[in-house]
Amino acid sequence: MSEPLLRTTNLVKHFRPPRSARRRGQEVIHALCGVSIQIEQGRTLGVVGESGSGKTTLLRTLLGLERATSGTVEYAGKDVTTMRGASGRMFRANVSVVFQDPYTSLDPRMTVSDLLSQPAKIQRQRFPATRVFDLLDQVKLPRTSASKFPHEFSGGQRQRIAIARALALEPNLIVLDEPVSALDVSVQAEIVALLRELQAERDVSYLFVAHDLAVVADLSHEVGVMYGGQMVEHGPTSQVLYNPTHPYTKALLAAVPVPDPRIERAKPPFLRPLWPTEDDQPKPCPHGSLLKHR
Ligand SMILES: Nc1ncnc2c1ncn2[C@@H]1O[C@H](COP(=O)(O)OP(=O)(O)OP(=O)(O)O)[C@@H](O)[C@H]1O
Repeated sequence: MSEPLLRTTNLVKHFRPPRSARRRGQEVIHALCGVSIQIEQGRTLGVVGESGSGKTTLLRTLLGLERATSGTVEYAGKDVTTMRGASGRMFRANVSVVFQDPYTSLDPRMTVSDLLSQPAKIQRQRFPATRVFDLLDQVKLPRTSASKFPHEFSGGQRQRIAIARALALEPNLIVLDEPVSALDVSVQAEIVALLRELQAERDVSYLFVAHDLAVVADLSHEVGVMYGGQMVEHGPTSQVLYNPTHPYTKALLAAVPVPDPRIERAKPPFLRPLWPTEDDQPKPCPHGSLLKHR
């Protein structure tokens, strides 16, 4: 089998808790407890989980914005865990990110043209002026957008600008951190459709993180479900949706209005214990801060 584009192996991230929590005896926050994922070229892995389950920490750690406590990140078969050296540079040039909030992720003082050429400047790569128009065409924004500022666009249009910027260096992988959560439902569908089209045209891979299982499932070939810093379920999207094995996944599905009779609707978590048997409980990270608070 060919090498996956991205692979994390047993990624662990611990944080030091705030002083008030340390006084109560909590010595460490187990934000990631041995998370292993892999993404193939041209495929989408969706990661879902409730707030605090570790999704953002997973992204930040694999992007090198947080230093992993242990575990590895490999890109195209090369260890990029520390982001140093030629492998780290290759990773940064080939992976881009789209953040959740299109209102804060684009510098309001820059024109669209400047925003789209910024990644090439940072990476000291050539960026012909016509490339701005190519990028605007790809995300279906008019070419007249080039000289405008972010405040002149709607939320959905701003997210198109953010996607155009993410495409600027022709990355192999785009990390999407809740890219549609701040948008209206109809606009969400348009952005998801655009992402799907771009993937079909460009064979780009996505790591798509969100708390909304329905949105993630729509775009993802595989889905991972995070809970308490662990990937408690992982598999092809149809398997996770139609044959969930973990009680937490069932609880997530119960909260999603999916009009499909094949999905067995689990009772909401407040009507029954989330972890019915000992075997269902997360093992390697039993003292994860979140589990304590439930
Ligand atoms: N810099 C930090 N310092 C201390 N604790 C942190 C830090 N970043 C995250 N945490 C903790 O790690 C755990 C996982 O947080 P994380 O932000 O990754 O979850 P999430 O699933 O992305 O949540 P959300 O959907 O709300 O963004 C939480 O308990 C959080 O409080």
